[in-house]
Amino acid sequence: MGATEPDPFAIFHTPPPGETPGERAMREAKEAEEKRVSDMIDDQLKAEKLARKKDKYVVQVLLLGQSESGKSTTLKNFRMRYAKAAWQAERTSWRSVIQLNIIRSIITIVEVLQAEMDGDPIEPGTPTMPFSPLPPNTPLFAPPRPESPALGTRTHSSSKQPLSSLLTDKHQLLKLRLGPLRRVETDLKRRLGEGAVEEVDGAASNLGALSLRLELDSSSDSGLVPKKRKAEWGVHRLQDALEKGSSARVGSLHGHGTDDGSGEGGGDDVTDILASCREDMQALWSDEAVRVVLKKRKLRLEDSAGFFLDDLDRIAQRNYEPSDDDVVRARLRTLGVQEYRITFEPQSTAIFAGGIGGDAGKEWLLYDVGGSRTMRHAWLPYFDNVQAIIFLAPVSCFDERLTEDSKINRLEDSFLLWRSVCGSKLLSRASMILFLNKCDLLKKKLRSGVQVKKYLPSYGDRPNDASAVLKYLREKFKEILRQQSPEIRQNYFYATTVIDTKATAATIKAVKDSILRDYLKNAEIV
Ligand SMILES: Nc1nc2c(ncn2[C@@H]2O[C@H](COP(=O)(O)OP(=O)(O)OP(=O)(O)O)[C@@H](O)[C@H]2O)c(=O)[nH]1
Ligand SMILES: [Mg+2]
Repeated sequence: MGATEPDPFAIFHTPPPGETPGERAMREAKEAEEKRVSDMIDDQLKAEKLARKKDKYVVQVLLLGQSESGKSTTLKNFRMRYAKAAWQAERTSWRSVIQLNIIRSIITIVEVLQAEMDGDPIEPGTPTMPFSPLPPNTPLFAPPRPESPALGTRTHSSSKQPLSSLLTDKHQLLKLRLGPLRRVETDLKRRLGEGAVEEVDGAASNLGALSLRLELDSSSDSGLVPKKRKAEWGVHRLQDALEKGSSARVGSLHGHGTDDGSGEGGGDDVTDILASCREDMQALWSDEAVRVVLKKRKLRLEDSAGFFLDDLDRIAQRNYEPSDDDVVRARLRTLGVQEYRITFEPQSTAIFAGGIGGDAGKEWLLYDVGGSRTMRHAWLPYFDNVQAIIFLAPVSCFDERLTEDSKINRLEDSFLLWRSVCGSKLLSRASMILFLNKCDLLKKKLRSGVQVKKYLPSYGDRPNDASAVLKYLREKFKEILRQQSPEIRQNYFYATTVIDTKATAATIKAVKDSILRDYLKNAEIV
């Protein structure tokens, strides 16, 4: 770790403008706690760093980007293609996460209906605050627009008209019948680990944001959490956590359950309950009045992380087995830093490795990190000796706020983060690979009439279509790279939709080949 390098992420801790004394006290208390945790793990990080003595033939790649940018999804694409055995072994275990994603969506709908029936006012969103300052000469953003929601979040509505008259006994009944899902949710979250929490910040309630601290093995854990708490969790590997979740039994709900994990059709209690609720869930999701209420409250579940309600017929079944695509779309928030090892087949690296030995570039370590603001300080120790950064910047989010800090525009955050990463001395020789991600959602949003220039005044009168927006953003990111790079380094830009595994396969292969080529070129120089 470059102990002498100033923290490039310090900018994320500058006090927001117009902070009240109360807000300041809360922020300082939060920061003090974070520092305490950070100090506690510092020794552990150093020990880990020594332990994972760098093998000069191991290619290290870091996935960076804000939360929900698609880092873990990109990693899944890598593993699906290049670590097939481990991927297949793990696939079934994702069932519990997908089930929890579904349950969260249903509970959210039920809560919204209840609020509508009770005549609750629509949450007013966060107060209008100026964005955190962008560096000079980058006047990209308009002031935040209160009506711009993060996907899948509740925000303002111009209409205050209650729609409760649309909601009838049928909805009350559905709500009652779906009641058991709450218990299932609690149980699943408990079994998946103490870290399975939703992140909510004011109006930015992230509906699909399940959070689980994944410790793949003791040597890869960055240790954001005090050791004594880790013992409480008892979760040491992703596989363990997922398996615990998928054998979840909800004992008190059904008298017929046994403890051996086998239920009707080879399922478990969670699977049974979900299957028995299938028709009610479908009735709820397809109900016209429900759609009207969701629209009124600007809740775009179908664009949110971990959305599976259109697949209930297939998924809420006793014999459900997740497909590759299901696993890729499943949402499980990453906390800390996860390490994945991929060993490439000799033939896939040999064409490049001719000059310096057949094994060069065969072993890769991919690091997936938690992207929320509070987790970024854990990244720095992993910057050392990194061959390439794959940076995920979601391009559909120009009108959205961060979940963890609803004052901050997501695209602005991506630019700031990219700037910090590009300017890091430790990464000065790393290849920079940028994924302009979530192109599908960008196209959808633009088709629905959202105007980019309202959020980015500097966009001007360019066409409001995806290719023009991508070209514009690509230039902005390139410009930052040029300004911030201490030395000229390799860089590659891709427009991606990483949940589209077919399209992403070609990108992943191109990325793999270019990382390897650059790595071997550097190795020859050394
Ligand atoms: N529609 C769409 N959804 C995407 C795309 N990329 C990722 N997602 C979804 O967005 C959600 C968040 O993706 P993740 O890969 O978990 O995000 P992350 O960057 O790892 O987030 P953290 O772990 O919180 O840092 C998941 O439900 C993905 O399926 C995309 O290109 N299009
Ligand atoms: Mg992740």
